[in-house]
Amino acid sequence: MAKKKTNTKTTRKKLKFPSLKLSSQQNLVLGSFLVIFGMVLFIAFVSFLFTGDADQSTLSNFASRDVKTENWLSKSGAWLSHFFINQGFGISSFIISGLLFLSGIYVLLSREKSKLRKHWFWGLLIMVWFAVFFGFFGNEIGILGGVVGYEINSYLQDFIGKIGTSFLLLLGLITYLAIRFKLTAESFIQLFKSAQSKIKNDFSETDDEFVVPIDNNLSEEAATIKKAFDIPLKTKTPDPIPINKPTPLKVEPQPPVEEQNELEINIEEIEEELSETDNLANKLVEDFGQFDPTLELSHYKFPPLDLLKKYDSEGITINQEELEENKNKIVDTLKNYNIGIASIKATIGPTVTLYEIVPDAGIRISKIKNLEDDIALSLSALGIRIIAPIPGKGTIGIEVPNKSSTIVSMRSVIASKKFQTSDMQLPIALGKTISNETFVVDLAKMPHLLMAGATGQGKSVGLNAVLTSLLYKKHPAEVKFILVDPKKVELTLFNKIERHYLAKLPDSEEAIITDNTKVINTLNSLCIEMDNRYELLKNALCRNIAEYNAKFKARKLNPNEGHQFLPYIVLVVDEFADLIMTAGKEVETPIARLAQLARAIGIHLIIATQRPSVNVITGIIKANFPARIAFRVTSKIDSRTILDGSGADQLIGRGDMLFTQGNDMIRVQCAFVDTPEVEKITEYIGSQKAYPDAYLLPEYVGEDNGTSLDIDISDRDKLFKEAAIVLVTAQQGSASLLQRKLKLGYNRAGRLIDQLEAAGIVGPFEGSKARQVLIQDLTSLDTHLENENI
Ligand SMILES: Nc1ncnc2c1ncn2[C@@H]1O[C@H](COP(=O)(O)OP(=O)(O)OP(=O)(O)O)[C@@H](O)[C@H]1O
Repeated sequence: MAKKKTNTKTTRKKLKFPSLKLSSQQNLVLGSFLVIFGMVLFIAFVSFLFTGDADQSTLSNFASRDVKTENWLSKSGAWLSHFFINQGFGISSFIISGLLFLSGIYVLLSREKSKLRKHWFWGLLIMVWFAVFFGFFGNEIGILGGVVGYEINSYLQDFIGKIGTSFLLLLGLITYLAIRFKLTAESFIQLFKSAQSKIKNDFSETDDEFVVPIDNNLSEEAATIKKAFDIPLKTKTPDPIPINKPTPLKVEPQPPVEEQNELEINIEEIEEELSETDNLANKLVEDFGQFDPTLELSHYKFPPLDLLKKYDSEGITINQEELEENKNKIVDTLKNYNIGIASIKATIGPTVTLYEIVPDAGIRISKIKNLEDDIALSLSALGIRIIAPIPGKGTIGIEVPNKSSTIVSMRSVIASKKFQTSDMQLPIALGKTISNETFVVDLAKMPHLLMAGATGQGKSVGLNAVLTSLLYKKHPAEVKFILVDPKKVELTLFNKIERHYLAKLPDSEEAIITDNTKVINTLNSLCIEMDNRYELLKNALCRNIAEYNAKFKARKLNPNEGHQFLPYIVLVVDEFADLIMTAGKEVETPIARLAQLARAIGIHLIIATQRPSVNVITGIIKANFPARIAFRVTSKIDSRTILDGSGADQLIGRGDMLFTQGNDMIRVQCAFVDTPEVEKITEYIGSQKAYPDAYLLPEYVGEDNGTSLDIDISDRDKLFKEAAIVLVTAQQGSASLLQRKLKLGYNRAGRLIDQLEAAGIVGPFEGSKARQVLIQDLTSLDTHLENENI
C-alpha cells in the first residue's frame, strides 16, 4: 500500500495523455484514416461554401434516398459541414480538418506526439477565437462564426458589452502572440519602428525620384526654379522642401546595441545517430513496451502499513523541567572548572537530547572533552557523549539520554515521506536521528554494511529493520536475500517468503542457511554468480547493474545471448564471529572477494556480529566495509574495532546506535520492529502468488564432494540415476532439462551429461541440437544399468 501511495502521487504529478502503443500496421491504418478523414472534411467544407444554402432543406431528410444534395460528398458531406460549420465553429472549422490531416501524418511517420498535442491545443484555441471574432461581426447565426461564435458573443455582450468583448478578443490575440511567438513589448515597438522607418524610406525614395538634388550652394534663383517645379509634384508631403537646409542624409536604421544582444539563437536539433541494435530495440519497445521485470508477479501487493504496530510512547514529549535541570547541571559543572558558556541550545531526539554549547572565547576544546566523566557524574546519567566540536557547526555537543525514551516505530519511519519518496536503489529506513529526522540510507551506495554490538543491544532488531525496509520498497523481482542464521531462530520467519524473495543453492532444501558448512558453498556460489554477472556486464558494455538493467528494460540486450534482468542480491550473515570460528579462512576469502568486487553488480553484504574482535573483523574485511553500525559495546577497544573511534561504549542500548559511512558519526535511534510484526509481513507476502522456486544461485560443488569426469562408475554423481530417468522419460538429451528438473547448476548438469554419455545412455554432442537418447524406455534403462552393475 505504501508503494501504491507513492505511485498515485507520481502519476498525479505527471498527468499525461494516455499513450497507446500501436503496432506498425495499426499505425498505418490509423494514420491513413486520419489523413483521409481530414481531406474528406476539407472537401465537404469547401463544397459547403457554395452549396450549403441549397442543401439546407435536405438535412432533415437524411435517411431518405430520394432527397438529393449538392454537396460534393453528398448527404454525409452536407451533414458534416452543417454540423461543424453551422452548428459549430463557422468557417474556422477548417482548422479541424487540418488538425486531423496533420495527426494522420504524425501517426504514419511515427513522429513525436508531444508536438502534435501542442498543435491540437493551439489549433483548437485559434478555432474558438476566430469563431468568436467572426461572431462579433455577424449579428445572427451564420457560417462565419457558427452557433458557438454567436452564442459566446451574445453571452459576452450581455455582460461586458460590445466594447468589452472587442477588448477581450484583442487580449486573447496578444496573449496568443506573446506565448506562441514569444513576442514582448519591445518587439512590438521594434516592429512598429521598423514599419515606420520603412514608410519613411519609401517616401524619401519616391522623393528622390522626383526631386532634383539640391545643393547647399545653390543660387537663390535655382532654388526658386526648383520650388516652382517642386510644388505640383509634392503631393505626398505637405511641407515644402527647406531649400537652405541640407538634404537629409539617408541613414539605415541601426538596431540598438542592447536589442542585438536579445537576438535569439535558434539551436538546430541534431538527431542522434542510432545504431542497428538501437533501431531494433526501439522497434521492440514500440511494439511491446519496455521490459517489465515485475510482470510475472504483476498482481503482487506490497505489505500495507497497517501490519506494523503503533506505539503509545511514540512522539517526542518535551519535559521542560528535565531540560532546565540538565542545562543548569552542565553550566554549573563547567563553571566549576572555570569554563564560561556564551550560549546553549537543546535539540530533543527520541532517546537523547543534544545540548549544543558555545564556550566563551579562549577556552580550549580539549579541556571540555576531558570533563566528559565529570559531566556524566554531575548529570548522574549513563551514555553521555561529548562531540567537540560538532563538525561544520562550530559548537560543542553534549548528548544526554532522556529520562523516558520514546520508541521509534518501524511504522513511523516506513510511512515517512523521506522513505516513501526516496528514489534510492536499496533504501533502508534505519530509524531517527537526534533531531528526530527519519534516517534513510542507500545500501547500494554503502555498498556493504557491518553491524556490531554486544548481545541484547538491538542487532537482531536492526537486521529486521533493514529487511523490512527493503520488503516495503522493492518488488520480489528486484531484490533477493540470502540469509545466514547460525542461531537458527532469528531469521526463520523469512522462510515464508522463500519463493518471493530468497535465493538459495539449487540442491539445498532450506533457503535460510543455518549450517556453517553450507555457508561456504553458498559464498563460493555467490562468487560464481558475481563472475557470471561481470561477464554479462562486460558483454553488454555496462559499468554497473543499474545501467545493465536499464539497457535490458529498453530491450537492447538479447535474452537469447544469456542476458536477463538482474535482481539485487543482499547477503545477510548473522553471528559472523561464529562463522569465522568454525570455518575460518574458507569463509573469509569469498567474503573478502565479494566485498571487494561485488558492488558494481548488485551483490551487497550485511554482516552482523556480537564480538567485534580483530580476528573476526580482520583488516581486509574492515577495509571493504566502510559503512558500519555500532550498537552498544562494553569497551572502548570494541568501539575502536568497529568504528575506528570511541563512542559505541557510551551508547545506552536498546537500539541506540552510531552509523558511519567513512566520515562523520551519526547517532541514530534504530527503528523498532517486533517479531510478530515481521511475522505478519512475511505471512502477508507468503500468502500471495509466488515464483515456482526460490532464486537459484549457480551450482557450486566443493572440492571434496566434487565429481570428476572419470568414467569410473564409483565416481559418478549421486544424481546419476535420477538424471538418466529424466532424460529417458523425456527422450531428450539436454543439460538444461536436467538443470530445470533436478534444480542443478549448469556445471553439474554438464558433468552428468558427460557421465551419461560415457555410460551409453545419451549420444555424443551434436552442436545446437539436443543429444540423442539411446535407451528407449525405463525398462530398458533398468536392464542397461543392471548390466553395468549399478
Ligand atoms: N530499536 C529498539 N527500540 C527499542 N527497543 C529495542 C530496540 N532494539 C532492541 N530493543 C530491545 O532490546 C532487546 C534485544 O534486542 P535484540 O534481540 O535485537 O538484541 P541482539 O543484539 O540481537 O541480541 P543477541 O545478539 O543476543 O541476539 C529487544 O527485545 C528489545 O526489547
